[in-house]
Amino acid sequence: MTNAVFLIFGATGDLARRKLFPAFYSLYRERKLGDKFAVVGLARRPRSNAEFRQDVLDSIKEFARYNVTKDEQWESFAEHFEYMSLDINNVEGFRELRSLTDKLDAKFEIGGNRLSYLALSPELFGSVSHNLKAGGLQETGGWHRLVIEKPFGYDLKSAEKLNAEIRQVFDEKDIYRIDHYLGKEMVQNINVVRFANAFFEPLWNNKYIANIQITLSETVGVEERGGYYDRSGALRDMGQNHMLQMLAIMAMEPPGRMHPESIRDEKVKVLRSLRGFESSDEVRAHTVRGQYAAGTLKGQALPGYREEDKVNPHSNTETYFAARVFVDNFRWAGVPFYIRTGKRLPVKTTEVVVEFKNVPNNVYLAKKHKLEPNLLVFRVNPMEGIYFKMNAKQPGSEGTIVPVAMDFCQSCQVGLNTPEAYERLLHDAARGDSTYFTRWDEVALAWKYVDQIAQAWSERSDDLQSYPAGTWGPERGRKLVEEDGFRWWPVNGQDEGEVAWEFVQR
Ligand SMILES: NC(=O)C1=CN([C@@H]2O[C@H](COP(=O)(O)OP(=O)(O)OC[C@H]3O[C@@H](n4cnc5c(N)ncnc54)[C@H](OP(=O)(O)O)[C@@H]3O)[C@@H](O)[C@H]2O)C=CC1
Ligand SMILES: O=C1O[C@H](COP(=O)(O)O)[C@@H](O)[C@H](O)[C@H]1O
Repeated sequence: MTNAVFLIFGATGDLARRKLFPAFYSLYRERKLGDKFAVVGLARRPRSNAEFRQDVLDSIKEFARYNVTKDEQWESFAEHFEYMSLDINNVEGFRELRSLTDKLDAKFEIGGNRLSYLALSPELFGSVSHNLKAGGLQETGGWHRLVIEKPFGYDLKSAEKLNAEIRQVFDEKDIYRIDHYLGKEMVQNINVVRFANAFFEPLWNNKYIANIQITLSETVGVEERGGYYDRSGALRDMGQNHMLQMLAIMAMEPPGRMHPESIRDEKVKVLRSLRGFESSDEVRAHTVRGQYAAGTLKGQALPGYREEDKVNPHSNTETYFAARVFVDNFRWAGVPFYIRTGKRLPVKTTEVVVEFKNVPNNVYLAKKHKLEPNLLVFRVNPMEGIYFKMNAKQPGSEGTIVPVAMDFCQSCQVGLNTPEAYERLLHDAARGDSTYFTRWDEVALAWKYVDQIAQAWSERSDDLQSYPAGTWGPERGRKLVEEDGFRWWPVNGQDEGEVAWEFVQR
């Protein structure tokens, strides 16, 4: 049931404009919202309802999957949207909000359900929860859910404090912590591929898998978020959440059933099994950090990180990080998981590569064939799909062995208009399905792991390496994998070196 008054705190901000309003519109167009809903936009700056609806229309025109025109359908959608100017620190405003929501509840026959979406800076999360209660907004009958954006804290200590504040008002079951990577189609597909196919699960362990590589590369710099990013860095911005979540999904045991708590329990077990570090030197041996300098990307000259707006010109914040991670359990003992992410890298892509151990090469040894390892690749973004790389005879040759790809390209299917991550997550929260949201124990364990790295890095910064914008990060990122006798496999058809994979390029 999606009947609810949606309270969008931060309705004049970037996230609301780029992601949330377009998501509402797509859900409406696909009849997933029904008609018993209202959206109240909340922020300090003044806006009439008409101005707010115009903002919503503009954002949909710019960012939504569906085209919109000012027609009857738009009018019936727009009448569900109202705006109220509110300062989060002013409890009086919340009392007025209670009256407004009661009125909308009666108008659209909602039945008391409330979903508060905090598209705000995290410092304000505690005040909103407190004032929702103080303003009487938690006493309307129906359910009351809280959707919170990342970052969930800056480290374990601040995350605990934040959690304690919101838990004074909301039960854990009603808190939906967003990690938008969990809303991505292909991330959700990893479990299906693993648990709904006979041929992967038997091989999914240290007997057959040599290593797993997770790459989240971006071409963008910090854009207008320099103030936030300079305090955060790649480790906290992407590592603590998206990367460890993807690792957990790749490594988890099959859940008893596809129930939110069963899935989260399995992810928690993985996060609990992450091998910690004995010393700062050990952290440095298993991690790499870098910061982009001026460079060129697709022919465009780009400034270095320290020249970006709102960034400290002497900043030591990392814009790239890579790590060798071990999951110390029976299934994964000895298998390295290599994770890397960075801004101003040559391509925008999210991919997971599973490299299998080679078969014994006695059969083809005499012919001096070097067998390439089998790879299973999940393409999350921008292309969506899966491909499997295997060895086969080159047609017409005298038994020459070449790697070939079996390629399932989901995003190439004509007419497929896959929902955006925020759309799916908003719909899930409204339906009360928390499967693809992070539970507190997952968040806490991820911080515990990341804090060890951050602590070691804070002691000195001589290992922070610079890399030109438009390259694959610092040299040591490559070495991290080569030290173990492996290499980063090309992502999105792009390689770091001279080897190009024509057969995976479309
Ligand atoms: N933008 C993005 O792509 C992403 C953002 N996020 C997260 O989402 C959250 C929001 O980000 P973003 O939209 O970019 O931030 P913005 O700075 O663009 O927006 C912040 C919003 O908060 C409102 N606000 C600030 N202070 C108050 C206050 N005291 N009372 C009421 N409203 C207030 C602002 O409106 P006003 O000034 O009118 O009060 C504005 O609407 C952050 O936690 C961010 O980390 C996460 C992933 C991606
Ligand atoms: O959470 C974040 O994610 C984006 C990248 O998201 P994607 O869906 O475009 O891959 C990143 O740019 C941002 O820094 C980070 O906060």
